Amino acid sequence: MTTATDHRRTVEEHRAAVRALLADCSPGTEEVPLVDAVGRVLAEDVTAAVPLPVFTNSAMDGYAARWAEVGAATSDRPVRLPVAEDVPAGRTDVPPLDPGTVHRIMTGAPVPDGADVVVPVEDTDGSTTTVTITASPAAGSYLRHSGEDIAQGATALTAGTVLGPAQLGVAASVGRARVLVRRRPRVLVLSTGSELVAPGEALRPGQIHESNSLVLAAAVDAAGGAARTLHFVPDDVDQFLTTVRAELADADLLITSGGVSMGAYEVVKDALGALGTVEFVKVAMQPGGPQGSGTVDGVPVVTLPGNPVSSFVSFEVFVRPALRAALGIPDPHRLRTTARLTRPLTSPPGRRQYLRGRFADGEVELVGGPGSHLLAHLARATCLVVVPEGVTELPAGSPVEVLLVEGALQ
Ligand SMILES: Nc1nc2c(c(=O)[nH]1)N[C@H]1C(S)=C(S)[C@@H](COP(=O)(O)OP(=O)(O)OC[C@H]3O[C@@H](n4cnc5c(N)ncnc54)[C@H](O)[C@@H]3O)O[C@H]1N2
Ligand code: MOO
Repeated sequence: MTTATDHRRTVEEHRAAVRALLADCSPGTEEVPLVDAVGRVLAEDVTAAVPLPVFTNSAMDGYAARWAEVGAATSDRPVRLPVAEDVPAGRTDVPPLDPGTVHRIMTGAPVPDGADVVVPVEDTDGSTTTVTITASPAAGSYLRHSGEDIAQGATALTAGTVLGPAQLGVAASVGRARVLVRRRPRVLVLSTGSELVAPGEALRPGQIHESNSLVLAAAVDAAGGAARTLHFVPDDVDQFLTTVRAELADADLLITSGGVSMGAYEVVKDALGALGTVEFVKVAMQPGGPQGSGTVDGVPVVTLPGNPVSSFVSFEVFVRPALRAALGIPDPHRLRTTARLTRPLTSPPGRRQYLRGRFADGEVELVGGPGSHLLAHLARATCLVVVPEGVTELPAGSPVEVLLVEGALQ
């Protein structure tokens, strides 16, 4: 019989084990249209075929001028100059600016050779024939210079970049219609438990709605994987193994939830433990004590505890960074910072505790208690509050490390 005083793996030891296990679970690369690339991980460096801005252009609607001719303009001593050309954005044949003239120009239009300032239309009478300029900005104002954002031939995006909105914008701006990305690891999410019924189904006494597979599948997809879920109501260990093996044929990773603690009906532990290729351990953390990792038929498997908050936190701490590292993301971890506690807390000795909190303005307010069944409280959190193993109490105002998981929870 194991007891609470048994040796426990540290969080770092188990994190390293899961990371090593998942190191090769990324199944290669594929080329996708940019419109389908959101959230994907780049598998190539994207070189800027054109500079950004592509050409020197105007930052304002106004008049392209020579500063030597307009720089002294005031309302008392306005400058009047003929408007030689009209340059809307998209004009491709902009003639140079002759001395003693201006071009009316729109935001984003090419600045003519010879111009070194743009006078905003607000500082003029807006004429299209002879403009009266009543103020001038500083020399060089409102010019957006070619290549000031990125030089032609430079690396615009590096392999390992996650393509969010801004990165997709960069790829599009340098002219890429398609990009090479990492294939998404196919992750089979398997929840077990005889008490679980699908959401939407009526509950009989003793039953609850199955939620972990939804949580984990969403977390897998957000981390860069492609999840497929399966809820298995175990009859016996052999049937469980047969089902798992059949489903593993097209999976790069198996994540299970539930069935790993000390009870009499722990189907995951009983079935996978008997194979000899999956190790079940206790980790010095709360929630998320009972963990397991190994392989089934050569496919990596990570077993997460069934309590809903435990399963989410375990995914965050162990699986997400390993999955993202396997995808080639240079820093696979969440952003973290230090915040002051708004109220005191206690923590069990010898366990790293991951409490739920809301972070704002350098402070963190705890959300709910430490119970690993408090899923609704988790859903209100924006961060995980990390209390080190050796700390059993902290007064209000203490600095604590927080992991900013907001994107995963909102
Ligand atoms: N004697 C001991 N009992 C327990 C220990 C222990 O060390 N000794 N550890 C506790 C801890 S910590 C955790 S965490 C759980 C882990 O148990 P399992 O992984 O075996 O999970 P289950 O028993 O199957 O379920 C736990 C709990 O979570 C609910 N659950 C499970 N799966 C889902 C799901 N897919 N959707 C929604 N809810 C789910 C389940 O109904 C239980 O309430 O063990 C403790 N016990
Ligand atoms: O670790 Mo259990 O995962 O505390 O609820």
